[in-house]
Amino acid sequence: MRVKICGITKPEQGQAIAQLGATALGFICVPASPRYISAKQIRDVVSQIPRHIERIGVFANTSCLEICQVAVAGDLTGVQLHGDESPEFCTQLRQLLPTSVEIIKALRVRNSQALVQANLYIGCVDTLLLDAYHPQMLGGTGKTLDWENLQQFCPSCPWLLAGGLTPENVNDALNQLKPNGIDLSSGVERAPGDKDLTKVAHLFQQLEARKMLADAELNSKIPHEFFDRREIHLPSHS
Ligand SMILES: O=C(O)c1ccccc1N[C@@H]1O[C@H](COP(=O)(O)O)[C@@H](O)[C@H]1O
Repeated sequence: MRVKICGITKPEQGQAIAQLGATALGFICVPASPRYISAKQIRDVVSQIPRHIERIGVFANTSCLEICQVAVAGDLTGVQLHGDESPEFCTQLRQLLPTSVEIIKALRVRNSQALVQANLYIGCVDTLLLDAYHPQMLGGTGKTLDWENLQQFCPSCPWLLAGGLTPENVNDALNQLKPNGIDLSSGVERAPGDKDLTKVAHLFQQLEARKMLADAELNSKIPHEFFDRREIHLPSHS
């Protein structure tokens, strides 16, 4: 599963979080955010992390040109559109960005209409992301979604779950939903833009324990299923 830790501003924290197990680091390129980071600062973080770690820039309601410039200058592998970008905007951006750069469209879920809207983006973006709606803030709100009401959400493209995830509630979320990845920001912070490495380590412990449990369950099933199959394939004596 993809695990994106978002709102990285410090090279040493980016490096430590990559070592702890993040598959992606997120950088907030929205000037109004307390987690804002410039393309030059993103480069400073990126230079300290292994190349296989994804580097996602988060944008909101800005121009295609601005996104492309930061993507190149920041050496990004993906861009996350967290504002009110239309499917047409995403299509235009797709034509301008290299195909290797992933486009993630974040939907701030206010009601069930937002989930219907998700269909409009299929084919225009690579991945969808669900975040909680907040009347004043675009993201990094720490607000969780109503996971129970999302159980029917099954888009025909990969999707990431965001919104108020923490080391304490991540198991609960993943017991109810099966996203292709998760995205955490304020739930693993001391203050906006200042990640708490103890909380990040706790998150990966939770995910590791979860994986071990799933593997153990799988292993306990194999002998039984294997035995069943052998029985089915026994030659007939008639
Ligand atoms: O984090 C921000 O400041 C931010 C600003 C503008 C757009 C998006 C932003 N963050 C994104 O919000 C979600 C969820 O954050 P949280 O875990 O609830 O704190 C995440 O995808 C961030 O990339």
